[in-house]
Amino acid sequence: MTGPGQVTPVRARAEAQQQAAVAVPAPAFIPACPGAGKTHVITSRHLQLPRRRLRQGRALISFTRVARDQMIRRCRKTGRADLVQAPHFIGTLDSFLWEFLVKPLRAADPVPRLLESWASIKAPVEDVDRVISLHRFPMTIDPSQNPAGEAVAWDKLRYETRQLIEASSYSRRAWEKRIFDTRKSWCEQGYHTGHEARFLALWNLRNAKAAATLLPPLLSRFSEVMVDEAQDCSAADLAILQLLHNAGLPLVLVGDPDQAIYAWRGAEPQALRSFAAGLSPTTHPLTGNWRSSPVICGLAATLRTGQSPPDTSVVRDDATPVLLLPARFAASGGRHLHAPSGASLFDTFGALAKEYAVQAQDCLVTAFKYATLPGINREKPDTSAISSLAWARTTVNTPGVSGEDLARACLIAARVLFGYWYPEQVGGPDRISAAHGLPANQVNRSAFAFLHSLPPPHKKWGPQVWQAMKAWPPLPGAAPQGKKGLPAGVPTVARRQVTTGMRTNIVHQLKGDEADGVLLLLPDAGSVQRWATGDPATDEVLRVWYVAVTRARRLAAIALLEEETDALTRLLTERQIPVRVV
Ligand SMILES: Nc1ncnc2c1ncn2[C@@H]1O[C@H](COP(=O)(O)OP(=O)(O)OP(=O)(O)O)[C@@H](O)[C@H]1O
Repeated sequence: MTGPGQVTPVRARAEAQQQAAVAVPAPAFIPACPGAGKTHVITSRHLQLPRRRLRQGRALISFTRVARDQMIRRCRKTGRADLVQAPHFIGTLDSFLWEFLVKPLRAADPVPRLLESWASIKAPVEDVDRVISLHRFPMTIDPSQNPAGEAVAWDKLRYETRQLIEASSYSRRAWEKRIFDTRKSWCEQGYHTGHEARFLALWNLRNAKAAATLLPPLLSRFSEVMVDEAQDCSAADLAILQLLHNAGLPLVLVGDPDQAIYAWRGAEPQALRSFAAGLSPTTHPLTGNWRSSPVICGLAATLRTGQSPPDTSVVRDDATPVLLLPARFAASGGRHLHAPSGASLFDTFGALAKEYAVQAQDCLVTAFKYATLPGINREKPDTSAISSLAWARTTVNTPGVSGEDLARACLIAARVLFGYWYPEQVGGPDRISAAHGLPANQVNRSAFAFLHSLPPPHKKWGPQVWQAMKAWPPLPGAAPQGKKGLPAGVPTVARRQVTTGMRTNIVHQLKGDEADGVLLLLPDAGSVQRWATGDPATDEVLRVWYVAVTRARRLAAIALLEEETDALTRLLTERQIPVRVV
């Protein structure tokens, strides 16, 4: 392995590319391969003070809170806490649109609020023959129309919701009307999600009077707006960015079209390429991969559009082969077997990784769907109130859970208690707390203690929860009305966890993540056929696998159906990728 301080020609070139990307004037597009050091480039650029005017700032926009927090941490680590404060802005695209293009034109009363999702509040779609929460209906925006078209993405409903709708005697049109009416009534109470923020931002920018109010403060505040992971921009996002670019806001987009894995949200690799071409005639690509070994760069190239050559591995020269593990997959969950030995697939992978000096705690196990993975203790977004509460109860009793999960658990408990204590009041716990003058720490303490008072969830948990709710000391202003707010039904109790000692997550949650060893599970028949003949430009599943394997630093392993192993071995060997079938 090349020493970290040693400057090889490959490293010198990769550093020169990074420096060019740090210095390029806006507007610009910086296409970056996996592991190119995008975060390094973006924060380095930010650490150089905005040069235009003294009081101008820079906006650093990402798509996830995790990416936002990483940028904030890097600025703080370099001793530049000032760069995370105004006039700068570091946040998600949703919050940027909301702060600068929507909120300034909303009425101050009711207080306008941006929610992470409709799941954060009680927002049932009612007056149809079944009650379904608003957040279960994903929506799309078509920016090619003016005003932009909005529709329910019927083909993107989750299985449970689809079942409910199919069994309903109401037509989709009737449902759509109720869905939009419900949404409208929540917007009138001040609540919005990222979807509404986009719709309204587009509306405002297309309206001359609104744009004349919003744009001057934006242009004078920011000398530059940088968008990370730009491949995740939907058509509506690109339409908004186009209007901002036309208005003279200097944009820098950084992204990897090959990692576009949000096509269902309207992100298409080609749309970004066309948009970028209009920003600037020249690009400043980053083609050095600082993360992965040459073997992994080669493996990734087999999953990429246009047969482009593998990226250059900058700091590694180890030749650990790609491991192929013939597997027998269980129908769901994590009880998959290593076919040749009949042992647990994860134990087998763990032992193999050790042979290459990679420890289990430095490995990631990933797949397209949660159902393929060993039990992940997570709150499912679509779940019933009683199942959410069961998740929250389990979470507060699990040692070592993240602060974020604890906060979410408290919020769920507060939502359930408030539903009972304040049945007449709409809105999330924050709004109800404000209405009753309840301090946040008092609410949290009560919610946390309530969760701890509950017995472990089981099939007949509901009545016990009900007893506990009735007995729990109410907060000021509580006015329960009989059984209103009772979280009904049987909780879905998580299966017993299969512990692998490895981090486990679906690929969509691994953006920007990395690990020494990565095991990708391909349980579906026809996966190798897809790998061999599919076109990554149009087949998002191939791009998802691409994101998965490019998380690996030294060891990439693929578990696949026994009968497909030979075909994948042949395919990779033909492309000169060293393979070990175990
Ligand atoms: N100039 C550099 N010197 C040393 N290490 C670097 C440099 N640039 C990047 N790295 C390292 O390379 C790895 C990948 O960087 P980073 O996570 O920023 O990649 P990325 O471009 O966001 O990749 P991806 O899009 O695949 O998530 C990190 O471990 C980072 O510390």
